[in-house]
Amino acid sequence: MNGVSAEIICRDLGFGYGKTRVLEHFDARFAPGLTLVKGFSGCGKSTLLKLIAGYLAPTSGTLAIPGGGRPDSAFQRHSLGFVFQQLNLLPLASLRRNLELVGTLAGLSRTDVHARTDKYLALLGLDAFADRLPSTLSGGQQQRAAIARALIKEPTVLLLDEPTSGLDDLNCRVIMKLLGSHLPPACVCLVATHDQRLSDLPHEGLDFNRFLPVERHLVALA
Ligand SMILES: Nc1ncnc2c1ncn2[C@@H]1O[C@H](COP(=O)(O)OP(=O)(O)OP(=O)(O)O)[C@@H](O)[C@H]1O
Repeated sequence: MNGVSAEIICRDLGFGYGKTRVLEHFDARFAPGLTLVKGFSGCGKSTLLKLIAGYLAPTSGTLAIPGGGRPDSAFQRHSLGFVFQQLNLLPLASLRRNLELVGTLAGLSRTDVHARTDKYLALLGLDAFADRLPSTLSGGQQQRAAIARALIKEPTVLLLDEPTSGLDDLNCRVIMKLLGSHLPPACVCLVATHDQRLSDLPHEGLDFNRFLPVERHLVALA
């Protein structure tokens, strides 16, 4: 068989911030579809997403993205959608411009940029806010905007860090509908979350506590 894997494959992965070891001998495969990455605060969920994105480099082991390569800058530009907890919307650009810039940097044609901008703003209920600056939007609207922006590339890997934290049920349901029914084809989507509401979606689960109980002392404090 000569097939190219559509999965993210982590083999014997190790990573630490100085003396804080976050991953040791971590093995996992993430297939197309939705995986919820759950675990205690501080157990390493965000770190795992950043390793998969290629924003951090493992200290040992290997990590392959769909297609078999390493997460390099071409992957980040063309095939990765990442929504950080801080969202990172460009403050001086309208919502529409935020999406268009990412689409243009990803090398999409002007026609695709415009069509997808309209499509994902509509899917996330943001058409009416397209010409507003991020700072004029509510927290939920900004969270939905960051997800729309990540989707404009129709990425093969979509990484969302706590996308529904602090959101009311209505905002949460809009994001759940997107994750449940509108992921791009063959997209591997990992969502780091504490939000039990997302468990209603069909998903694979990764219980990260098994791998790194770094903050287990919090249980004793609680
Ligand atoms: N830049 C950094 N420098 C040093 N240590 C860090 C850094 N970022 C994270 N850590 C530590 O690495 C561990 C894992 O952090 P990480 O943010 O990945 O956890 P998390 O599971 O995403 O937490 P949360 O659910 O609270 O967002 C924690 O102990 C954290 O203190």
